[in-house]
Amino acid sequence: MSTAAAETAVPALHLKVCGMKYADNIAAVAALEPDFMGFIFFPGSQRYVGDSLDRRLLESLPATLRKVGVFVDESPAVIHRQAVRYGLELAQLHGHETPAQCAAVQALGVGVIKAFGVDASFSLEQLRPYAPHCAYFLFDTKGPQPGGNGTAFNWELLRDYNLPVPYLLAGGLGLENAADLLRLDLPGLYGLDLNSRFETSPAVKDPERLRQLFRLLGRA
Ligand SMILES: O=C(O)c1ccccc1N[C@@H]1O[C@H](COP(=O)(O)O)[C@@H](O)[C@H]1O
Repeated sequence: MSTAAAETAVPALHLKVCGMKYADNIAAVAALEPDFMGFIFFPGSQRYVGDSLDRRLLESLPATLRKVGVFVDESPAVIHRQAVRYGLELAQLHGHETPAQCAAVQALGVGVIKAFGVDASFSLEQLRPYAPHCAYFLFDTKGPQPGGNGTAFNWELLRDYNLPVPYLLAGGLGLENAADLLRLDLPGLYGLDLNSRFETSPAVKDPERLRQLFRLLGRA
């Protein structure tokens, strides 16, 4: 990293790599030591894990790597079952889940990352009732798919965020916007969620491109 980049880098941004599916690729990405790894349990996604996840491999991942299941309008009972089966610490709820549904998942012992689609009409006010039931929020670009649309939103829409829940920024984050990510200075920002912009094909991440971003962020 250049001196100028080091000076502008935001300290301690946590990193989540999402949409993982295949054993070799999971191992290669885990070696980069991200903070979170996400697995998509939404059947409508190109990254849907189906029954292909290797439970023993997931068990063998370092305890410091927090495993996240991504669900869209799924029942708390199904989320809990998958969490137990794959050792998921957190559920990323990427649909129209209510605060009560988040509370139900939390009550089953699974931490909640509630995702919100952001566009110009986004209001921070809607977040308040979710706050007691969520470990993190996640802000993604509103698009035709519930997630994984590969496009960024106007991050300045988060400028007035003032809740105590830390959040992940998502939506089209890639090497293309790395310079802007390095300058990010948003209240409450906890980390970045990396997905389709780092793929060679759906659910296959390019470890080299990820490594480049990790380096830019002072993480490798
Ligand atoms: O990636 C998917 O296919 C997906 C499907 C359904 C819900 C969420 C999904 N992924 C999440 O989408 C965001 C943004 O991804 P991208 O960078 O725009 O590709 C990210 O949080 C993923 O976890």
